Amino acid sequence: MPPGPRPRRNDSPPSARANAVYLLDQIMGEGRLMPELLASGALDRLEPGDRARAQRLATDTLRGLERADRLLKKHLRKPPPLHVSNILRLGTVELCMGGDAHGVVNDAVNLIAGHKRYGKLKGLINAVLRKIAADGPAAWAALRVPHLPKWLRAPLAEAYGSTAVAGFEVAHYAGAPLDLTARTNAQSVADATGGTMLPTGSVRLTQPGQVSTLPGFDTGDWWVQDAAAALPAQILSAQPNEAVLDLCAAPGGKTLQLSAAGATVTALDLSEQRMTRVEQNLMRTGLNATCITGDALEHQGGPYDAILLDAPCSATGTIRRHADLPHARDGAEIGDLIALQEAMLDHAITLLKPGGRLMFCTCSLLPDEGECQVENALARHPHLRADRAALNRPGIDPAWITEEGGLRLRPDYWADLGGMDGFYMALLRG
Ligand SMILES: C[S@@+](CC[C@H](N)C(=O)[O-])C[C@H]1O[C@@H](n2cnc3c(N)ncnc32)[C@H](O)[C@@H]1O
Repeated sequence: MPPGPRPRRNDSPPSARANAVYLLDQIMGEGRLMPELLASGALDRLEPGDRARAQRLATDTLRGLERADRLLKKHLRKPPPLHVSNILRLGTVELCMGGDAHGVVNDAVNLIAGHKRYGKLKGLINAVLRKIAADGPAAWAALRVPHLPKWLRAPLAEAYGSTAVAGFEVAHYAGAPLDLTARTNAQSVADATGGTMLPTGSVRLTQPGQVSTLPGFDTGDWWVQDAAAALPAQILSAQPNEAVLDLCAAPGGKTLQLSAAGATVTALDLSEQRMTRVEQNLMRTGLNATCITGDALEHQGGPYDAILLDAPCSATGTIRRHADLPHARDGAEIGDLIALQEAMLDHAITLLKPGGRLMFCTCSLLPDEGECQVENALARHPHLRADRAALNRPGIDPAWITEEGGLRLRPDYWADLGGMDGFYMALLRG
């Protein structure tokens, strides 16, 4: 039986709400990330519609968590156990976002009623959510936009200032539209899907619905990729028949771009499971790459004309789409990630042809995983230089170019267009 909440005593299958609470418990209690939970089959017992609903309910709750906790605090003498808190939080968010009070309160009570340990708290859940139903929705919008947790807010405020961080938080709360990268012609993808063209050439959909039913999915005309994430491969500008290594490739968005440009691509990733997704994506789009499952630090191929190193990182630039991340993590792993990025950069340099190009990028907002890495790499390898001219591309604001010659993208940029992921990238020439 796949993981997930146990069916209730009357054997009715677990509902979308029960599964949303299970996701919240795992994220906040066990530090697990939503993609990892989904990949391990956490929602597999649900029908596709309920699966999407459970995920949406958990995401809405995580985005609105601080607001929900503020409202709940008024009605609770002491913080309840996490599972009970999460039922209350989910109910509060649903009520404050226009949910039907009767259905939301009843279902929350049913969720706890069969629970061995906390079943006796059903009266509390009923009473608190009734009060929230009465005064929560009016109070909700007046509450501040939820702040990032301290482990992340403090270093970001130091790097960018608190006004900028407030802009990031607005973008995180708003969530992200769906961006597509076209295999060949972006305008025809925009026309077919009803999307709009972004200044950097990605196609943006604000009401996408189910991705696999969009025109051009089956024929592999495009793939999902945030506009910011599409820029490293654009800037690397792979040429037909060039030997290009994608060193941390999965799930493969950048591999597809490199292959679509006509390069001879080697795609490598440590994770076998994630590498399967690269292969599936290549198959769907009819593109090609030699796929290797292995450790980037041990790869000895090449030498390559160009290397794209999209290094593992804190992923703090993707919170618009991954509301679970700030709640599942506490920053403890960042020191190890910084050391790994540095080792990968140094190893990648040894695989380049003389005069070759290395694109280093991370989907992180932390300068330690971006600007500082490149500044230090330039100091360690005096023959390298950062290619600023390569950043002079349509849609890129020169103000986004950093002192050491990289490009800093932030979630508060393009606010009127729907934002972008936080990303850092620099093109280094050997
Ligand atoms: C940011 S993701 C890459 C995203 C990918 N470039 C894309 O555009 O779809 C980082 C990847 O690094 C991989 N990774 C982590 N450690 C690695 C290692 N030592 N060697 C190779 N890949 C590694 C992870 O499995 C993960 O897929």
